[in-house]
Amino acid sequence: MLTFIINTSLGILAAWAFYKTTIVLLFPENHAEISILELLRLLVKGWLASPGPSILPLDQLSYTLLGDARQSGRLRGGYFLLHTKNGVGSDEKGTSCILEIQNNWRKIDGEWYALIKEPFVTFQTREDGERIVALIVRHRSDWDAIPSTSDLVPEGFRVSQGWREKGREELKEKGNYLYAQELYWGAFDLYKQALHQPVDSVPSDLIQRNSAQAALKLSLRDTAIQDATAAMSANPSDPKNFLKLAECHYSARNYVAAQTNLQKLVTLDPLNVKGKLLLEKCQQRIAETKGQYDWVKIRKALKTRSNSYLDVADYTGPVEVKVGEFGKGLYLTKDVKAGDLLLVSKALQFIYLSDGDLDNPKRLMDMKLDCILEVAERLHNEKGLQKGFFELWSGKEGVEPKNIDGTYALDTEMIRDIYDVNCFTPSYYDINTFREEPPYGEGLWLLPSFMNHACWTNTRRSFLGDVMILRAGADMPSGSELYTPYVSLSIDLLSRQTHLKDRYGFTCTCAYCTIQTEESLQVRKNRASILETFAGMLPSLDPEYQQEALKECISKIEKTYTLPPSDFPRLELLNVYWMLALTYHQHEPFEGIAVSMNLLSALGFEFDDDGSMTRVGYVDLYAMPTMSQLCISWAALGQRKKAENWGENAKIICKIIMGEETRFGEIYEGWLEAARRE
Ligand SMILES: C[S@@+](CC[C@H](N)C(=O)[O-])C[C@H]1O[C@@H](n2cnc3c(N)ncnc32)[C@H](O)[C@@H]1O
Repeated sequence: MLTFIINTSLGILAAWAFYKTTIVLLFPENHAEISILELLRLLVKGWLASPGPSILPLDQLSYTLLGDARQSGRLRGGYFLLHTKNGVGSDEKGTSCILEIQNNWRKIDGEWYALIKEPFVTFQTREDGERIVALIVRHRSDWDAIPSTSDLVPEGFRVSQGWREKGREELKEKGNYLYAQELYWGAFDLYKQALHQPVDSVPSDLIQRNSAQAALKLSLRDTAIQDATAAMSANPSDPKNFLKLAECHYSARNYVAAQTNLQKLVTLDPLNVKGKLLLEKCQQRIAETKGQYDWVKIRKALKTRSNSYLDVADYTGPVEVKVGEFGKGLYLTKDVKAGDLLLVSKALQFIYLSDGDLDNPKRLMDMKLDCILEVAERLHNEKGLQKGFFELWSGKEGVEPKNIDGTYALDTEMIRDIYDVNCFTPSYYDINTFREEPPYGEGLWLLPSFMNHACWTNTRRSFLGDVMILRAGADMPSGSELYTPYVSLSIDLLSRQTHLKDRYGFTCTCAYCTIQTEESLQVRKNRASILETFAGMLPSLDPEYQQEALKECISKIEKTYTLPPSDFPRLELLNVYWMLALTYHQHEPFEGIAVSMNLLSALGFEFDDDGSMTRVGYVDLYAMPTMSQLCISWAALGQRKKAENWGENAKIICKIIMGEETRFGEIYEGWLEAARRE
């Protein structure tokens, strides 16, 4: 279902943009009456014009009054400055229009000043002459909410809003009141106004600190850091200023900067509890950036699978981005062993889906698009993320991301295209059922997005909440390219190739695809027909004959393979081996052990006589319960050494499949304990 949504056509996107549009219709006091039909027509017209984002620096655009715009269409070379309320904008001359900000995920509460660059302008002809009725903005960098105190707002315009008349104390108190009402933009603006007043009994650093806090609530992390830095510079003897600055840095994931400020805070105020707690968290995050994760703690922080945004730092292991055969890709910078940690990456943006959403295409589309808009919003608010994000653009049709005024033009279509090619839908492995649960969300992770695809891959990604963990799926030398599957190997060759071609524009040439493509159609058909025959007859057989049937099925299918399992893992056979092993394990443990070993051999795994793993094969989900079963069986037979070896093997596979093995470790200890008692 998700895949279908991901392949969204322009038509669907247009429908979505329309759906997301904030339509504000009648505001007689602002002279912006317009019929719904007329607005629809204008919007469609605006959509069809499909202007890209403004790419001129602001100092090359000219300040324009609404009354001076003469033509419907894109306003080239100009920008508007509007005081806006409830979707209606007025310029300094009092002329008003509907301000139509498309692709806007967040609402800005109350009244605000909007800087609108090169919007699409629409006119309506009325008896009293033609006039502007709407400004349509589609790209995040084409509009900004600016404080009323900004130098861009003409003096007379500000005065007319009456911000000058009030003193610091009154403005700050009003700001605090709005903050308590969760009207953060209004509060932020009032703090800025307060700062413009002559210094009185209210010190500047207090107001700047409040302003930083309001900016944090608005996710304006860059602004929050600027304001908190100003507060700290204004009064470096107040511990609160160091705490606020540390909180702002922590929120922007600048853990070292946060730690530096907290250390200063602790020197000034050794008993500051909040500061000490945050310092502890900072130290954990900094350890995480070195690959030291407290998985038990992280697991506990996962409230439920479907709503956790974890507070975890990224780890970049022995990997680097380089250009290779398939464009940019991720490569190893040193030798690794199967199970080694390569990356831990928190999603730039992630949206959880609930069970009901999976059957609701409209809801799915809505959430995907919310995610895209949130990406745009984050890129706008945190400029430091922009470069990494736009590096994911693969230069389609010679179009390149544009950097102007120190910020990238946030082209909605480009962001959507990048998202579409790079988003992941995680699934979560359930250690109790040994199954992977269906996707519970969708999001964007930056560094992992550089991985190219292979159906038979050498890494495995797993998820804890919105955090992706990437581990080596095999022993690999330095310089190896790391691959991740964009589509599951459990899907047949044709469907895989069609999906990859349709969605990503390439034909996979990985080892598995090459072998499958070279196999004759007759062999593939033969294998499928044997499986089908046995699957059909198995349920009707008495249990005593089922074992024989399963063995016969395995033997027949094994004969269809010419290459060894290390080159061509027998994925089709896993289910059959698993069923056969289950029939033995309880009453004939040695037979069960032999079949389980055969299953692992069919995946290309190799072991010594004591069960130590000498070669990691294809890491399929079946490997995990099979190794666990071998551990339990040997424990039950009193063979502690073998049980331990199989437990260790299972731990490695668990790490690869689940990202971490602490939960398995707890369960496994229980098995060994039980074996000791027997
Ligand atoms: C998520 S990006 C991977 C990074 C990309 N190579 C780049 O330069 O930005 C996916 C794109 O990489 C390319 N790609 C990935 N795997 C490939 C493969 N196995 N064969 C050919 N092209 C591949 C395709 O163009 C695909 O749309």
